[in-house]
Amino acid sequence: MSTCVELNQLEFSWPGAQSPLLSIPQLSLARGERVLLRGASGSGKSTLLSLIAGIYTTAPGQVQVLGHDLAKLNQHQRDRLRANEIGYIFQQFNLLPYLSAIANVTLACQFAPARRQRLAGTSINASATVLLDRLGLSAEQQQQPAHQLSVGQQQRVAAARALLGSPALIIADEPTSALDQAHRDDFIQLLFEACAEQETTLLFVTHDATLAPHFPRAIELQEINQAAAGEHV
Ligand SMILES: Nc1ncnc2c1ncn2[C@@H]1O[C@H](COP(=O)(O)OP(=O)(O)OP(=O)(O)O)[C@@H](O)[C@H]1O
Repeated sequence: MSTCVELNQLEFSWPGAQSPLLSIPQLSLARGERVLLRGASGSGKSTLLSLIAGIYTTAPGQVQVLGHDLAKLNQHQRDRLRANEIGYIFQQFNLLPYLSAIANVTLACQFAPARRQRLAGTSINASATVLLDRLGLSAEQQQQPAHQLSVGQQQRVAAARALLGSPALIIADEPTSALDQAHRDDFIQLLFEACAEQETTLLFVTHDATLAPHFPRAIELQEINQAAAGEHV
């Protein structure tokens, strides 16, 4: 099975901090894997996601995404890799409130030529409609401005935006924190199905330990992060 994300000897400290926040000897995520990463509030989950997405770079240590060593790419190459290969579902969704649901979704492909290419001749709009249908938004809801949608509907729009154009990796940062249990389980199921159809790797981050049984693989950040135990790589 090929590798989607590989971390080696990763170490990260915020400027001015007394000790590293993250010190991870090794972690790899295979293509198509569904992985839950759990950790307490403030343990460094979002920081780790930003390192994997190439928003921050790390030294020493190595973060590879689809075989690319992020530290060896320049800013433009990292931005392009992120746009083409990483779909990010943010905790607060980050939708543009006055744009329609469908316009929020199609925006994802405007600056991502590889994602557009993977739509294989289908228009961006038609592909976004298929995904939103699949995620349970009615035709009417798809045309509504994002701010008029319920939290659960906005969450589905954010998921469709991340999935459109089949990026290799979906990073989901606490995407179910605003949902009740029934909607939460439903949402995770939909996300799994969409990822399986596209052979997408899913890295799903939460502080909620009760979600672990849903996932084939669950990782506790404090077990892979030696900085949490006061050790260094
Ligand atoms: N831009 C920043 N500059 C300095 N320190 C930061 C910055 N962002 C986060 N931190 C610190 O890094 C630590 C980890 O933060 P992070 O957001 O990665 O944790 P988290 O596990 O995602 O938390 P939560 O579950 O509450 O979202 C915290 O102590 C935080 O104060």
